Amino acid sequence: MSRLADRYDESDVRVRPGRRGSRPRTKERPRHEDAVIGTVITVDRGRYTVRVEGHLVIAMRARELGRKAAVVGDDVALVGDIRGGPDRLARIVRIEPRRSVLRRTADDTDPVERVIVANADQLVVVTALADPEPRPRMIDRCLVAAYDAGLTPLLVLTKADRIDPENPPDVLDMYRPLDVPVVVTSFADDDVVPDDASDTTHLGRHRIVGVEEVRELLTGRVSVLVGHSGVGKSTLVNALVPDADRATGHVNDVTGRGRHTSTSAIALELPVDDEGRRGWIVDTPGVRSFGLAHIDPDRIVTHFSELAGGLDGCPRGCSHDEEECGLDAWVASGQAGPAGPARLDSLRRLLRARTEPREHDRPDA
Ligand SMILES: Nc1nc2c(ncn2[C@@H]2O[C@H](COP(=O)(O)OP(=O)(O)OP(=O)(O)O)[C@@H](O)[C@H]2O)c(=O)[nH]1
Ligand SMILES: [Zn+2]
Repeated sequence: MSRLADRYDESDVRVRPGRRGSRPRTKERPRHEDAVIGTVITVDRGRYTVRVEGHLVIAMRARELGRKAAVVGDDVALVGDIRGGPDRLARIVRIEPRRSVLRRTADDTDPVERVIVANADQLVVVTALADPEPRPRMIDRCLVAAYDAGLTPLLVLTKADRIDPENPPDVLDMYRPLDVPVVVTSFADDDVVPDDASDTTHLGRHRIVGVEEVRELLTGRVSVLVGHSGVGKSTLVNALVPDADRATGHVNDVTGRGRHTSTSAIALELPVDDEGRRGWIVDTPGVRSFGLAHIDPDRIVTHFSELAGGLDGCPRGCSHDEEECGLDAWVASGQAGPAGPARLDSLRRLLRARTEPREHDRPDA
């Protein structure tokens, strides 16, 4: 399990006093043997909030990092003042090897595909079943990004109470052949909180059916939550982490930079459960799409274990979406089992998501 999930030993976000003197404050040794390891919780205007042994430290990059930048979820080595607080700055001298990276797509404002979260285990795609309508292509893109990054996908379908019974969405059927775990959530019948989007003080007081199922799947993991505006992601985050606002508020106290308004991802710890199990969610405001340009189709196929055996019949460099593709014969021979044809269709739909235009997935489109 990642450091984020197993290292932190206090659920309360606070600056622990008396750090001074707990570590020799001698001049740095060349290789920073005295560095301490922490985990990046959020990034705001070049300032990194890093959790070190249960307290928060503000850090900046040391010159020797060169062009390398740490991201949320990174384990980093810190030197300097690690006591935390607005005027106390540590320096990041090293980024530890990453176990996974999730990339955001380049867009008009930023032409570079950037890593947004490191070391996550799971990608939680939050989509409303109604209001707004589900966007299957956006879900497909998320799944491809998850598979490529080595993250386990989880689909959370919200607002089941808003489904038009005359016209139910077909997303549930679409994802069944993919074996992606799905949790359906809704407001409880007895949820009495006025549903007024402008009144954010009520966020998190909603009773959401299915939230405990989601929590169970988040336990012991670092999960990145993505979803378009209005799908209910904040409502879900507030139900899972009742003091989410407080946690981001603490980050601001520590950075001394006012409200957390940056578009950076932020890692929030789930309340420790009865069995002492931990988990983290990484909320990603403003993340609309993922970098799929460099994805190797074979990497996606490896997530379809019953199809992977057919790769031997493919021509070199097969796109797996062409006439010569060996997967068709493999499936036709029955070696992929009875679900083979549906699985191959789903695989191809995902592979096409890499190259299809994304206009309709954009929130402003
Ligand atoms: N009926 C119903 N409404 C929901 C449910 N979940 C969230 N909502 C409502 O949907 C609206 C949008 O929810 P938010 O949590 O703000 O959505 P978001 O995805 O965080 O969107 P942004 O804040 O724009 O990023 C709010 O009015 C919520 O109260 C649900 O399960 N059922
Ligand atoms: Zn092929």
